[in-house]
Amino acid sequence: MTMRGLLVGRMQPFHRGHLQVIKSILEEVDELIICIGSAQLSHSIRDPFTAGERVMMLTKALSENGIPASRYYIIPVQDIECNALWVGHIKMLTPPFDRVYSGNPLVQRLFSEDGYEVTAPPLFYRDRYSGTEVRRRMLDDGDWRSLLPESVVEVIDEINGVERIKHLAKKEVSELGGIS
Ligand SMILES: Nc1ncnc2c1ncn2[C@@H]1O[C@H](COP(=O)(O)OP(=O)(O)OP(=O)(O)O)[C@@H](O)[C@H]1O
Ligand SMILES: NC(=O)c1ccc[n+]([C@@H]2O[C@H](COP(=O)(O)O)[C@@H](O)[C@H]2O)c1
Repeated sequence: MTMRGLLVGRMQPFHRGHLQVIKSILEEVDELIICIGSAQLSHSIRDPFTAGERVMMLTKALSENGIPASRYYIIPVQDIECNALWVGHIKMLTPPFDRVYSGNPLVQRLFSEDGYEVTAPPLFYRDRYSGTEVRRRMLDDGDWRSLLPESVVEVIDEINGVERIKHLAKKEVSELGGIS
């Protein structure tokens, strides 16, 4: 029987920690469903990239790292208002799965209450490899590139991602020239 796992994350953006965790989960399961969470969000400092841009990042990074497309599914999932219905919402959009991998307590709780086996995967170099740290370095002209697979850097350059996040972080300038 095919053993399938599920990993959910906003992937804003997809970084080397995500890549490592995907490689290690694929040693345990035959196929991995990767849900891109909060798919409706983009163009904010916490969630700068669209679901489509995040699909590009994952597709290119997994291909660059020799992970065959037959081993995974990439599925964008929008948030819904009711946490109690969210597992059903995920199940509606994904192939059937046996196990869930997440470090997020709410995600862990909702799936375990629905009867799923939930594992918190180990975090790799969490001080560096987190979306929050990547976005912070983008805003501060720091070295964000070394935190990402090369193909993700290319996608961010193609879409002018750093310019976008810096523009979004600017304070609005009023008609009188003052900063509000
Ligand atoms: N450094 C890491 N090593 C291993 N797994 C990670 C790492 N960072 C994130 N993950 C895994 O990816 C899942 C989804 O992560 P998410 O997209 O929220 O990334 P994040 O880096 O925590 O983002 P943010 O800082 O923007 O909240 C987490 O629940 C965790 O299991
Ligand atoms: N009610 C809901 O829509 C609901 C509930 C739990 C998690 N989620 C989503 O799952 C994802 C979890 O990923 P993170 O671990 O990256 O926070 C997020 O996109 C979060 O918004 C959504």
